This record gives sequence, C-alpha cells and structure tokens, in this order.
Amino acid sequence: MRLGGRLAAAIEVLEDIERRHRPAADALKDWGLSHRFAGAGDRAAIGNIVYDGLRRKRSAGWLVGDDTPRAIGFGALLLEWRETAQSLNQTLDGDKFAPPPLTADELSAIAARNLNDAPDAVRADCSEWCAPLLERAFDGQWVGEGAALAARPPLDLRANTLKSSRAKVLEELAETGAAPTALAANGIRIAPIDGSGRHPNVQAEPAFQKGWFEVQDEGSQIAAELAGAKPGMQVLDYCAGAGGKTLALSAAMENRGQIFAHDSEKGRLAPIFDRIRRSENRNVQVVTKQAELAGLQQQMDIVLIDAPCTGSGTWRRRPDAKWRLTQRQLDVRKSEQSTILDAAKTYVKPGGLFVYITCSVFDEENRDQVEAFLARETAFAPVDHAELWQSGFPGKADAARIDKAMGISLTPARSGTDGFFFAALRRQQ
Ligand SMILES: C[S@@+](CC[C@H](N)C(=O)[O-])C[C@H]1O[C@@H](n2cnc3c(N)ncnc32)[C@H](O)[C@@H]1O
Repeated sequence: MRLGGRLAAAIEVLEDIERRHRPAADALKDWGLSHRFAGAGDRAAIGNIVYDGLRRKRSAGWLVGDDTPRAIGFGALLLEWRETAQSLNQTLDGDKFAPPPLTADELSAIAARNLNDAPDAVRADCSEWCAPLLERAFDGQWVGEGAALAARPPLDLRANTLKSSRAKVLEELAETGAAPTALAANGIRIAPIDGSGRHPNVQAEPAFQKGWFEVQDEGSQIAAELAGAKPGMQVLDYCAGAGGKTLALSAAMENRGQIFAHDSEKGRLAPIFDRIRRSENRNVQVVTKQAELAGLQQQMDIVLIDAPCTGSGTWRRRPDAKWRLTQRQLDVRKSEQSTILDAAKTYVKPGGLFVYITCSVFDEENRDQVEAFLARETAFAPVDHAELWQSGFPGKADAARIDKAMGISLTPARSGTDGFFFAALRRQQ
C-alpha cells in the first residue's frame, strides 16, 4: 500500500473508534482481519497514523480546521510525519486508494495557522475538562507537560538481574539501537519510532524467552526502585495486577525474603504466573483472596499500593483513554484509592513503609490522596522524599518534581518517562 491507502485506512479506523467508542487496538485488529491483503508494514504504518492522530487529536484537527477523523488523519501526518500540505497533495495525486486531496479550505486553514497561536488546551492536546486538572498539577508548565504526554513513547525494558545484566541484554539487542536509560539502574531504552517505522518485537527475542528482560516503562522501574525493597524483607504488593512491580521488587530482593502478590481481580493476576516462571522469581506468593492476607497484619516491611487510577500518565501509550476519560471515572478512581489505602495500611508493621504509587499526573489522585490519608491516620508520617530521591538518583534533582513531604512525580516532559507519582509513608514505632 502507498501512503494514500494507508491514510484512507487510518481515517476509516478513526471513524470506527469515534462512532463505536471502542479501544483503538480493537478497531485496528478488526480492520486487519477484514483486510488480510495488508502486510505487516502497512498495518504498522496505519497504526502509527491512528495513534499519532489520537495522541494529537486536538492539535491535528485545529491545524486542518476541523475535528473530523479526516482532518485528524491529515493533521497527524503534518505534525508527526514531516509532511507538508503540498507534499501530501503531491503524494496522493493519482492514487486511487487515497482519500480526496486537501481541499482549498483545508489548504488555506493549514497555511494560515501556526500551532503556537492555538488555545492552550489544543496545544496541550487534552479535553477541556481535563485542562484545569493539568493546570493545577503543573502551574505555568501545564501546556508543555500536556504536549509531552501527546508525543510518541519509547520502548523501555528492564534487565532481569536474577538471570542477566543490563550489559548482557544490551549486547543481545545491539541491532535494535537499545541504550541504557538515564535514571533506572537496570533500564534499557529503544527510542521512539519515526514515521511509519515500528518498534522491534522484543518479545520474540530468545533473550526475552530466557527471562533476561521484561517490558516495563522506566517510570514504573523507578517507582519500584524508590520503594527500597531489600533481600530478606517481607513485602505485600497489594494491587499486583500482571506483576510489573512485583517482578522488579523480587529482583531487587535477589529472590530472598517474601513478596505476597495480591489483586482483588483474579483475572488481572493471570499473566503473573508465566512471568514469574520465565524470570525465575522464587520469592513470590500469589494471594488471590483477601482473607488469606489475614496472617500478614502488621507484619510487612513494605506494603506497596500501585493504585487503580485514570492512567493519565500513560496517555502516550494509550491515547484513546485520554478522550474516553470522564469526571465520573475520576471520581470512582479517587474513591477506590482511598478505600484501598484504608484497607492496606493494616499490613504495615511498626516502622515499616507504606508506598502509594499511581500512573496518573493529577493531584486529585496523588498528593490529595496522601494528604487526606495522613489527616485520617496519625500513625503514619511521610519520609523525606527529597532525601529519598537524592539517595537513589544523586545529581538528578531536576529529573523529578519533588515535594519533600507529599511525594515524587515523574513526567514525560521532565523525566522522559511515563507520568508516575510515588509517596512513601512510615508507620510510627
Ligand atoms: C495499576 S494496576 C496494577 C499494575 C501492576 N502493579 C503492575 O505493575 O503491573 C491496579 C490494579 O489494582 C487492582 N485493584 C483495584 N481495586 C483493588 C482493591 N480494592 N484491592 C486490590 N487490588 C485492587 C486492579 O485490579 C488492578 O490490577
């Protein structure tokens, strides 16, 4: 397929996502099933246009003067594929599978508009109702932070030190352009892809099958490192899900001590068993029923809550979620977060650490939750987060936003990672 056919297909998929309110991955999969002639390169390129369009939906639409899937598809190519209106119309000319070329109105909108003049929420590529949330979290920098959340993400891996090392994995993946991450000790980064490219399928690599590395955003790795799990500790990962943090904690503990991996949804834990086997984590016990945690009360050195959240910090990877998010969903997440904080605190031993993590950038899910919990619970006090960051990442003070009392925030703009929030509270002796 040529670019015109790929663009037409992407517009079709964007229409499907909008009309049926469905996840981008499902719409792309369906398109692939009903167009079996399309090769892997075509699918990757179509996926890139769709994801670029979703990440930059408002700025792409604004640039072309409309908010239709067509405008967003064309806008995505202008913003992320180094195309110009002229180069696009030249390329599409004579391609019978291409959408109609840019019209005179569209051409004049593109010629007249400069994204620097667009309204703030357009430049931040967020919905109107989310703009005040970003503004509250980032003050004067919110537009830049929003824009960075709308950029293409890198592919990050974590070398599994139980079976390999960062150097060995880097050697194994040399052809992919993999490089060490700037912050996480065992992180490896493959830079964001360009244009129609796609990231290598690292999970097909023998090194992955051998358990030498996991796919994990650097921000998630940093959050696990900050928790400070050490060999011999007793740790409860209360919202373990598929086990991303569990595996990182287990490696930091060198397989010594015990991690209890719990989640209220049994189905979410399903992938953890395979992952544990592949990575050779021998200190993880999966606990599906909350009743089975009864014996752990006040026993844990660390209780980690990787809370259910809006996921606003991961908008680069799941841009469709950005447009589906509602105030009501945010309210539901907030209420779940405080319920979980209240339920999980009981397992922290005197002197132990209570760690609260989200992959959201909103204060409402982050510092507000910590503040409200501390107001309810006088037995807990925040650690000095500036000191914690300095001891883990010396000389990198600018790579995170640190509120000494309330926590540490990572963002794409500042840290080059997904958006994460981390707070650690110590239970008094
Ligand atoms: C952010 S995800 C966890 C991701 C996981 N820790 C990782 O690193 O791969 C949040 C998890 O919290 C779980 N959850 C939601 N409510 C819960 C509750 N009341 N108790 C325990 N887990 C809960 C969800 O099922 C979901 O798997």
